Amino acid sequence: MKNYSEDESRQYHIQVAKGEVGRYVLLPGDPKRCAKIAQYFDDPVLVADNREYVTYTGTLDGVKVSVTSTGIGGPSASIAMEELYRCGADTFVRIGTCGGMQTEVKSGDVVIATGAIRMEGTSKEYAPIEYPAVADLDVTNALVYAAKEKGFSCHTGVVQCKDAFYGQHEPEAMPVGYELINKWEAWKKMGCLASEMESAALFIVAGKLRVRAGSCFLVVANQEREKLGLENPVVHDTDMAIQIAVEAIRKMIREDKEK
Ligand SMILES: O=P(O)(O)O[C@H]1O[C@H](CO)[C@@H](O)[C@H]1O
Ligand SMILES: O=c1cc[nH]c(=O)[nH]1
Repeated sequence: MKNYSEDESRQYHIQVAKGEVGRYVLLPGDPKRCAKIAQYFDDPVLVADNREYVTYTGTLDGVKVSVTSTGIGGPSASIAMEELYRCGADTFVRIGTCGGMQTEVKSGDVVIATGAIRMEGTSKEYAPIEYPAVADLDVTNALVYAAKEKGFSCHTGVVQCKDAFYGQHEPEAMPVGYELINKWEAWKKMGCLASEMESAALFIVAGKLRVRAGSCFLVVANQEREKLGLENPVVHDTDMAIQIAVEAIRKMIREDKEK
């Protein structure tokens, strides 16, 4: 494909050149989370800052690692992954936020995704809907191991992805609320843990590129607990999820060296 970037050595959207990122990349949605995550690297350097895409590269245990923000939703997340892959990345860990769906998934908890419901548009432009959005086993096992190592309890299971944040939070206000509400109830009955916006697209794009991707999230709040009048504070501190993801990368670095 023709590169639309003014500087053709750089990817059009992320403005990163080949070799400027490590094979291991952390993927927060929020660009402002990047500097926080890069603090865990040795010698972090700001590589690029374009649109919603901020990238830092540093090292962990002497190995090059990076963090790039994806922005909100499947379209921008898929672009980040495609362009990072072209720069040399092949292992991705999303560090996101989510809303709890089961009553035991509370504000401040961490969720690790084993798979994602594809109620978004981007992944449908990659693979037929019958194809499941599944997290990579190496990445998921590393995340679960890291949470245990750190002594942080976490929930592991399926998350739901959608394109409309307000369709999740105010479905009754939408003309298609009848569909949103009925599907939400079905996802809950199936045991879906939480709702967020990027993992389905990332898992499907990773499948197409044959690379590894997994996700972990801070639970910001839980609208189901709110409905039942249960305690439901809003929590913003993503540090626990960041620590888990960084430790997971260290584990994969060790394992990959042994391969
Ligand atoms: O905090 P991030 O990583 O952006 O993740 C979640 O927050 C955003 C919505 O508020 C969506 O991107 C959703 O997936
Ligand atoms: O409820 C929430 C919280 C974060 N992100 C979402 O997509 N939904």
